[in-house]
Amino acid sequence: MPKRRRPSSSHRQDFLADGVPEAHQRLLEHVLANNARLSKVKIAKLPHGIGIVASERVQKNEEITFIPKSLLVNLYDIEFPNSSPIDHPTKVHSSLAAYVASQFHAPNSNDPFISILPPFSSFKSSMPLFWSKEVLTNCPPWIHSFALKQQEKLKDDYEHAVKVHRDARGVEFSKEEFEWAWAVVNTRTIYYRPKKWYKVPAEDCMTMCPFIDYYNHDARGDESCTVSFSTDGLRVTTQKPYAPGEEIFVTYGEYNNDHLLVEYGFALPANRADNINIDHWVFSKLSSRHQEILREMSFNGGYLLDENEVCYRTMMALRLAIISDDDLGIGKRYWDFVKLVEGEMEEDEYVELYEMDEKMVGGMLKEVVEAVVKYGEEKTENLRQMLADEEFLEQKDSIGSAIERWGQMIDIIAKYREKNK
Ligand SMILES: C[S@@+](CC[C@H](N)C(=O)[O-])C[C@H]1O[C@@H](n2cnc3c(N)ncnc32)[C@H](O)[C@@H]1O
Repeated sequence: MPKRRRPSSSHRQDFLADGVPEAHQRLLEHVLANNARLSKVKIAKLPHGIGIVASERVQKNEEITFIPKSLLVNLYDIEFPNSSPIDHPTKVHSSLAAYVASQFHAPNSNDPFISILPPFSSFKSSMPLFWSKEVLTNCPPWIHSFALKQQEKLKDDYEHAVKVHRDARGVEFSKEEFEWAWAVVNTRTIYYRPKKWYKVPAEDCMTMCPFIDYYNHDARGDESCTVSFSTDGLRVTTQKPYAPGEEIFVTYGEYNNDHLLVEYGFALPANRADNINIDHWVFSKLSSRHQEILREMSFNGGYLLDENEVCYRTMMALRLAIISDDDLGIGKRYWDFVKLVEGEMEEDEYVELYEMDEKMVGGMLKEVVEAVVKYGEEKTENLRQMLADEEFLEQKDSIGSAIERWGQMIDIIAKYREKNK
């Protein structure tokens, strides 16, 4: 492919809105000099950070960004000692983080991609995995337990990176640099699986992609731009027209706000994919035997409530919950429940047969919903008190985010109750 001419400096300015720091200009020059195609877009400073806006009118189905393969950083760009990454799938998140962290210590380190990355302080305040124990214990339980899992993964990834990249290959980075880089990789990588990667496990198909990682998320998947990949690189295409100055979003996935908060450190004020995980409260209605049976049936956990309804999994868990431990494994009712799980009985038929039981399930569901609100109000009050306490002054952003999330959850429940009176 012929080399693209280096753009003139006025041309480069076309891709930067006013007020965007100088470091972003260097990144822009770097990608344009390396055959990226940018069309009708600008990097802009927005209330929620850096993002991309339309620089002129954009039509539906237009390619607005193309980043060639040579600019991507993934599995194939990180050296793995003594092995091919495909034959020995390795911890790509850990290795990418080691790669990013080590850039500080690389000779002539002045990587334009690294210089535009957010500072560690912004991840520390926005991502629950870096929040204090006091804040986490007052968060919604799903967020708390997910953040603990992430802390474990980060610890494992750090140990792996030290062994493989620092000790074996002499790559330099400190623990704090690694933690920052791990958060960078977590929030800025894109799923990339061109055809020839068919042997690579899905969780290893992550790529860093300069410029495309400027696009912010919107939950409206049918309106946000599509990001498609090929062996040549990654491409962003519009699905609707844009007016000049309008922010252009992609979608990171159909995620609720809990997921956005733990994985990306933000929640959307109006997220049409939002719902609440109510595992903590449903589990309190289940004996250990119930949970064991639900585990065997792959119905253990993942109980969700949105403003319209509770999910089928929740209904199944509560239907089992009203069968006492003594009746589990015996009697027609238990075996009809099994038939329902296995799809051998229609839900309507089950509901008709066990009308009284269904009333009990409804009552139990009401208790669950009440318990969520009560718990949420108590935790919110604790967080408010922390906010007023000088000791937690430095944590006011994380406390504020936790309060906000409880507020959104309690709102969802209010709407759910209104619709299910
Ligand atoms: C891939 S980066 C997008 C660019 C980023 N805004 C920046 O300043 O470099 C993802 C991060 O952007 C932020 N972000 C993305 N979409 C957002 C949104 N709709 N509202 C608020 N923050 C968002 C979150 O901090 C997220 O971790």
